[in-house]
Amino acid sequence: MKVCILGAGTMGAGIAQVFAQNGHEVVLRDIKEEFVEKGYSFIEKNLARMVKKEKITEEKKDEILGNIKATVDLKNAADCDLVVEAAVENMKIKKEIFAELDQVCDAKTILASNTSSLSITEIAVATKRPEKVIGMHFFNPAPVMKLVEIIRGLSTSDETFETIKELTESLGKEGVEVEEAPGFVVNRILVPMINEAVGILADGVAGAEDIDNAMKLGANHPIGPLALGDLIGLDVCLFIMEVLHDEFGDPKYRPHPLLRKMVRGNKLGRKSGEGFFKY
Ligand SMILES: CC(=O)CC(=O)SCCNC(=O)CCNC(=O)[C@H](O)C(C)(C)COP(=O)(O)OP(=O)(O)OC[C@H]1O[C@@H](n2cnc3c(N)ncnc32)[C@H](O)[C@@H]1OP(=O)(O)O
Ligand SMILES: NC(=O)C1=CN([C@@H]2O[C@H](COP(=O)(O)OP(=O)(O)OC[C@H]3O[C@@H](n4cnc5c(N)ncnc54)[C@H](O)[C@@H]3O)[C@@H](O)[C@H]2O)C=CC1
Repeated sequence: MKVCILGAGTMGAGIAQVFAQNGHEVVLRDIKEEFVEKGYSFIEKNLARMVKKEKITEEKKDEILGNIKATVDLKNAADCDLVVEAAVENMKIKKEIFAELDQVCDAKTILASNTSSLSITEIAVATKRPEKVIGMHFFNPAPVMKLVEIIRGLSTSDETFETIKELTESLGKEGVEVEEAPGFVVNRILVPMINEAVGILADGVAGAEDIDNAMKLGANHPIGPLALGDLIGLDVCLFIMEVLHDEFGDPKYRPHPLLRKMVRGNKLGRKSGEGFFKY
């Protein structure tokens, strides 16, 4: 299959790696050369670590990298069977991207979004092929996490759904079928938990390390909520809280002012080198 991944950031690079490792031809596209290069070198580093751990050979690494074409030119998406959009979590931008994809791509192309929280139905109406638009929500880090939430919009066809479900399984992932709802399943639980941890920190109940240790040792989480916020990206966490808050209109989803402050100060977590912890 030929797959285009739009956005070479935290998720786009990981998703591109997953497809390339499974033998698919991948076009990795971002809006600037420097972003494309950053995403590609992230994949190179991941694969080099796998070689060091003797999980794959040097030849396999080269073969996987050979499956990836990194580009800024959207025309490379034209003959793809599938596009997975992993650009910023913003409805206006996603609609612009999908409208453009609808013009550029072949009629056969399925257009999927890796959105964390937004309406697939609304994204789909930016195209003339809403039956071929679907949510394919990977989890971070994409090469490691087993789950993909597969989200139907109002007009997503059964054929599109079945194609994506089979593809998900062929990638070694497990797909769960999710009806469209803000934040779907995982993020409606996980991101308010992170927001609550930010509130606990702001209230001075405990320090960042103690909050994280408490949840690791007391709830058996692999990493604490603040480190998880840093892994996801605090800007992404804020976008998701804003969607939950706006869509449900329930004050329990209010983004904590400290979360906003961190994003305003460009302390976004791992991707900016500092969030609640330093990297
Ligand atoms: C916001 C959204 O829309 C949805 C989301 O994604 S929410 C976030 C969901 N993700 C989580 O909850 C992650 C929680 N954290 C974890 O599961 C673990 O901390 C972790 C898997 C990320 C790292 O595991 P760890 O044991 O702490 O560290 P580490 O030993 O370095 O890594 C474990 C494995 O993952 C691999 N790994 C870690 N980070 C990786 C990355 N970014 N890319 C690829 N592989 C990675 C490591 O190479 C290692 O592989 P092996 O076991 O094969 O050697
Ligand atoms: N960070 C996470 O843990 C997860 C994020 N997501 C979702 O995945 C999407 C991407 O998130 P991240 O990778 O974290 O963001 P990021 O900020 O790391 O990367 C986004 C990338 O998209 C690029 N981009 C912006 N407009 C574009 C366009 N028109 N075409 C191509 N690329 C474009 C940006 O230049 C940037 O490199 C968001 O919708 C987010 O909600 C989903 C699962 C987990």
